[in-house]
Amino acid sequence: MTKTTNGDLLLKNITAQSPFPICFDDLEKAVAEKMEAGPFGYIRSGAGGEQTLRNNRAAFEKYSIVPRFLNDVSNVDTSIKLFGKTYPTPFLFAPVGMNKMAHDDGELAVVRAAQQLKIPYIQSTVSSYGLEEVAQAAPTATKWFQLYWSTNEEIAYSMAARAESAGFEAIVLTVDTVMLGWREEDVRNQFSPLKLGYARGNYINDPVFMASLPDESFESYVQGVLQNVFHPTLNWENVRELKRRSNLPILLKGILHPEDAKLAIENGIDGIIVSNHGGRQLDGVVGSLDALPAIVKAVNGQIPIILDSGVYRGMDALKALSLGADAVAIGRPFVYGLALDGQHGVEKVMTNLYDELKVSIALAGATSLPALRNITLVKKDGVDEK
Ligand SMILES: Cc1cc2nc3c(=O)[nH]c(=O)nc-3n(C[C@H](O)[C@H](O)[C@H](O)COP(=O)(O)O)c2cc1C
Ligand SMILES: O=C(O)C(=O)c1ccccc1
Repeated sequence: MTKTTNGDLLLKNITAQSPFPICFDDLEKAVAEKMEAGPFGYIRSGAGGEQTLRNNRAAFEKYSIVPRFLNDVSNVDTSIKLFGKTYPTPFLFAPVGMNKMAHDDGELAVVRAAQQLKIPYIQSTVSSYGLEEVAQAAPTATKWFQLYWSTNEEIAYSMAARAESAGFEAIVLTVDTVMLGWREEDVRNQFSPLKLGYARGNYINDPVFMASLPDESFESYVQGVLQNVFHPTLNWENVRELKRRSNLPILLKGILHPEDAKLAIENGIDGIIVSNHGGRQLDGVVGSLDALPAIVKAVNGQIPIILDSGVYRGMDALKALSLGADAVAIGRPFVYGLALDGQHGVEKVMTNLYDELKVSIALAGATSLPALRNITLVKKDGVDEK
């Protein structure tokens, strides 16, 4: 339970010695000025004509709150429970690969921020640092491992087993990236972080992957990653086999259809992440928030639902939680914080999201996340109402 206080949460930003961008657009602008076009474009852009990227934002903007008053909102409980553990905020760090593009400390800075703020951290398969190094950097953080399947399945099993031994507490299998999306900005910039070696961390530390290479040259490593990281054969039998081989909860990331959510449950999956990969995979896809209500209905409380893609302010989180998500994951905002000021920048971005969420829950007239579900939301087009 956090006291909302009588105060002005913004004051710490107004008196801050070195001002930090307060919202997503300001953050993106600041990072655009700091980073080179190639890596910045890689992080910012969406696939194709960026319709999915726009749909994500538009989905949040469609909903409006009809607040309630006179409820005593001096204490707000923002805590959540996932797989038996309680966390003070409903945020997670979405898995984002190749963090060295943004800052030399890469994933190490992010997991330290996660430890500090008690926010679960999901490490990407294609991270710059290896999962063992990340575990060592923040031994008490809650860490989950995001798995990209491998063409050579033994590599996937090896990474999942390494994660389990290093103390990671769940496996997040991403299902929407069996091949890379059509990313025009990267072609414009002639930029491929995979080819530059930014995704090395987990591969060069994997004995099964290394044994599969013809030699230890950089070229062989790059070819090995490209051959393995895209895996169009992925299917439900692979999911069942992963489940059989692992003792950890398994989540599927990238679910958008309620029938896939039902299949996930039938196949023994422990949680799902409703996501369109931040608009980076298939263009022309439904905004993740627009996909949420049907999935919430289909899942009917059987497993936790996390949502990502376009959660750029506390109010976005509030809307997703109100529509039935159990938690939300943050992608680009934390990467921009990392690019601007390492661990401190990540903490600043997440703290602002959290502070905005807290004040918004109270001003909407709720005092807990379950209570948020009873808040009235109307859709701009007036069609849907909750
Ligand atoms: C630069 C970048 C790299 C990403 N790498 C991965 C990844 O390795 N694995 C994965 O499952 N998702 C990856 N994602 C997608 C995020 O996990 C998340 O779904 C997305 O960023 C959420 O949208 P948002 O950026 O609008 O918050 C990446 C996203 C970005 C921006
Ligand atoms: O850039 C991404 O969004 C991503 O998820 C990815 C997938 C495979 C290789 C590199 C990055």
